[in-house]
Amino acid sequence: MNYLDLAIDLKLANFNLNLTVKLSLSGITAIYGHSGCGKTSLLRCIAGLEDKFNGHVQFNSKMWQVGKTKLATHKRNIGYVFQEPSLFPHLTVKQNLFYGLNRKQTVNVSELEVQSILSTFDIADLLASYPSQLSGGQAQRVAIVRALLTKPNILLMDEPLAALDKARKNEILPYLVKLKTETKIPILYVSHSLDEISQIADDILLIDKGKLVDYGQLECVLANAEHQAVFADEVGCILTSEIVGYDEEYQILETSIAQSDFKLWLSTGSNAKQKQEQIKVRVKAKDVSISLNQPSDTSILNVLPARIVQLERQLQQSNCLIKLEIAGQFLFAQLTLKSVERLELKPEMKVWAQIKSTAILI
Ligand SMILES: Nc1ncnc2c1ncn2[C@@H]1O[C@H](COP(=O)(O)OP(=O)(O)OP(=O)(O)O)[C@@H](O)[C@H]1O
Repeated sequence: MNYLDLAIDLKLANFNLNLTVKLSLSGITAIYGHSGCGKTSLLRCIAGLEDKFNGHVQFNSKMWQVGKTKLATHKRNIGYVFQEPSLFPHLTVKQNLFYGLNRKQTVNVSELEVQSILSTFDIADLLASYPSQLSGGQAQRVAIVRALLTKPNILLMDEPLAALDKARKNEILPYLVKLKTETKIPILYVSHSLDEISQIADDILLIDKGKLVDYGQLECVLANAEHQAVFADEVGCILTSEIVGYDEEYQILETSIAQSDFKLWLSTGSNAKQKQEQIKVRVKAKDVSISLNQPSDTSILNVLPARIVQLERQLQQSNCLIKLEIAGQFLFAQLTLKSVERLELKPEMKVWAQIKSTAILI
């Protein structure tokens, strides 16, 4: 198992990034926090692009940097993908892909490996095209393949989908999932979007104002009510559910919450998923309401028996965040204090959680 041991104290003009953490790099680790919290600065420290910090960066048993003594960036064998694909406009896709590789004599990529990466990202048919002939999504896939062909120890991705529209984002996300299952290259993925992160990440590192807030498995970190200040309007949990069927007439997916018989209906508009496939769905706290009795005359399809675990008053708001447990998984509901008092909600009470199908994000 790869790991990255970080102890970083970076002082910039008006900003201090100060964190100590050991990342066990398996799959995709998301780096999340408000704008200006230090996500890019952290990637720069890992890549060897910052000289001025105290502390160290260690990748497995290899020390990459201790204070000002550092291993040069090109010797760390890091893949870096930015918001913009930055392809050379006068070179074809094929020339762009191999430009960096030809200069890196140490990397030995077999023809089979090249074919496999090209096919994973479906770009074999684009090799003769010029960047101006590619869509934004295709260009970013080429940029990712270019980084992968160097056989990096680790892939750093800094908001790689931020410049794309929603359709192009949704087109690329499945490639990233394929990437982690097929290549095993650890990925650090900076993003502002919990929608993106929920679909691809295994772990998450939360940063606020240059400090580490939490690091751990995605579902656990999202379900921690203490992090509501960082997640703000996006606060919510991930439920794991298994696909049972698809209702063609109403275009709605029938799923069953893991380890239970409780149904979760999802309005997806397409039947792209396989039966028995496990999916993760993100449910925002503001899309969940609570009833004391099982409602029978509601439009809401998802009505689930739940236990109240915790009630947390939301800072600077007259709202309350209620943590609920459903078959061993967690869900947040955001209610007004007025509703909480009217229903006399308390920890350990048994209630019914209602989630609108149209609000669930997959
Ligand atoms: N070279 C620099 N000199 C001085 N301050 C800098 C420098 N680079 C970044 N900063 C400051 O460091 C802070 C963190 O910036 P950074 O780009 O790491 O944040 P971020 O979390 O990636 O932000 P965003 O999500 O908006 O991209 C910001 O306040 C920024 O203004």
